[in-house]
Amino acid sequence: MDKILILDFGSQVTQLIARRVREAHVYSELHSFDVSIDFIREFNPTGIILSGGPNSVYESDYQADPKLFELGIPVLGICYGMQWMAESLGGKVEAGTVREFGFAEIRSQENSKLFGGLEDRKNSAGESVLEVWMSHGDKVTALPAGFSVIASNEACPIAAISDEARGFYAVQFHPEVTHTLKGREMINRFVLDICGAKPSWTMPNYIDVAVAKIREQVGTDEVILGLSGGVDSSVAAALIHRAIGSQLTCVFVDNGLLRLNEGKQVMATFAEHLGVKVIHVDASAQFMGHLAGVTDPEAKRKIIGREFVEVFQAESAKLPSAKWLAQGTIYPDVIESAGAKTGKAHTIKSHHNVGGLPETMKLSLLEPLRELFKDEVRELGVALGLAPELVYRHPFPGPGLGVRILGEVKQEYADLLRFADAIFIEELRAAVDAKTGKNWYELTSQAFVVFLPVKSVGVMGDGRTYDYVVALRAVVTSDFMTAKWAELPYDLLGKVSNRIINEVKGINRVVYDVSGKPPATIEWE
Ligand SMILES: Nc1ncnc2c1ncn2[C@@H]1O[C@H](COP(=O)(O)OP(=O)(O)OP(=O)(O)O)[C@@H](O)[C@H]1O
Ligand SMILES: O=c1[nH]c(=O)c2[nH+]cn([C@@H]3O[C@H](COP(=O)(O)O)[C@@H](O)[C@H]3O)c2[nH]1
Ligand SMILES: NC(=O)CC[C@H](N)C(=O)O
Ligand SMILES: [Mg+2]
Repeated sequence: MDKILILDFGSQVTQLIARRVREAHVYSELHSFDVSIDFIREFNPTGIILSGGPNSVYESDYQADPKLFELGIPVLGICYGMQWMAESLGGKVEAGTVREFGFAEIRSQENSKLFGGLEDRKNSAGESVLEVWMSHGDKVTALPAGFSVIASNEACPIAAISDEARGFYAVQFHPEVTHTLKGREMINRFVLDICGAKPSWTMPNYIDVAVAKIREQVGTDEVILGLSGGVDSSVAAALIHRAIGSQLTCVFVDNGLLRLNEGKQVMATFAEHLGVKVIHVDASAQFMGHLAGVTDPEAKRKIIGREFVEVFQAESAKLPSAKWLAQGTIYPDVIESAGAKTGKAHTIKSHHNVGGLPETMKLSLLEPLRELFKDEVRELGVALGLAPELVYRHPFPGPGLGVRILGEVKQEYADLLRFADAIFIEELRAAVDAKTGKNWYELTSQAFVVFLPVKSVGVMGDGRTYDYVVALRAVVTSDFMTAKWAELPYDLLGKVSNRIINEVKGINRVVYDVSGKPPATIEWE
């Protein structure tokens, strides 16, 4: 399989490069800029893309191995990647006097393999103009030997360069973001035309590759899989089951932080559809016990991650040759937990299944979805024959209500929250948008209720109340890395609020969260 290696210099949008390449049906992986040249040779990429990054090449130790330019493989540099390429090959980079952040227009060369035939409009001089998104302060001021300029504008006369003979291209702007209107096509050009990669990364092909890899990894061992009934672990279960059949045992853990009736539903779905072995473990007392008195979100996440592994280890001890713990970990879990792999981003929160795993764990990890984005996981689920209702469920985090009850988790809070949340979801499903014909559960990517352990005053039936507050949260997103709050209709919000206050005794106030990600995150903890 042809594949593209992306070297990450720490840009906030590096993972978008990986997505765009995969959208061209070519497999790509992201690795830290400082991987060794031997690693690169062994990876055997069809092409290399160098990401952007926050540093300045002339004063930074963020330097990849320049031997990668001697491998005879096409290279595309983006922003910092361009600057590093230019400087490493003998050009010059300096701090610019004009910084460009946001939209910009560049004039591009028609005869370049990267841009030829792509234009958003012509200017009065009849030149091709492309709308792009810039985010830089430094710029290339002298070209390395063999290169020529293929795009420019006033602020940045050297906005894109190439040495077509060697297959080296570099752009100061960001083709991976949608604001660069023809960015997707530029990435397609690089990957398919310039690198000549075959577009063979499709889900049916991927299933064969993944199945073979799982069989090779696992051999005759047994595998325990943490099954939550959510999208990711269900798809992982179906994939691993296809690979190793009865060597797989799934463990569904009731951690006391599940939604209303979730346990019953998950067991019913799996018994019906998948034909895999599932063990139901009620560990609610164990989780709730360890969470008592703990208020810090990261501490709560670590405890939950640890207790999950306790349960998985206890269950694996009952099987004669269980050596693997499989999880439905996906790419955003890894990135948000501070890119265990690239290690160059900040920790926002430790996802229980990545940053929350204890060091003492004895089982080896089997995570066949670790490199996939959510929408790819869904596509894989469909290709594996899972029911659409399951594949298109909203995600529900492993720590569950534990990160939706702010501060200390108490039984009373969890019970109130379960009821309020069930009402919200029921009303989202019942409300159909006239314009699209879809219900609001389908129109949102994730929706839930958050419990706030504060009391406010109300009046109900002429009496004073002094009860808890909950917040409704609903977002629209495709990758869960960024999200917009959903513009739910007022009458729907009104109905949900009425029902929660009337039906859940103990809650007398409902608010709606109107924060995007960033700057907020989707979950409140
Ligand atoms: N209640 C649970 N019992 C067993 N394993 C769990 C449970 N909750 C989470 N896990 C494990 O943790 C992993 C990460 O959870 P996460 O919520 O991200 O994925 P998911 O539940 O499979 O899918 P979704 O994102 O749709 O909720 C799961 O894939 C699963 O392996
Ligand atoms: O399995 C999980 N374990 C976790 O610890 C965890 N934390 C957040 N999430 C889910 O990840 C997505 C992004 O969440 P945030 O915007 O809150 O970081 C959202 O879909 C969250 O629900 C988790 N999933
Ligand atoms: N986004 C980037 O890659 C920026 C590169 C470099 N830090 C600059 O300001 O020019
Ligand atoms: Mg989940």
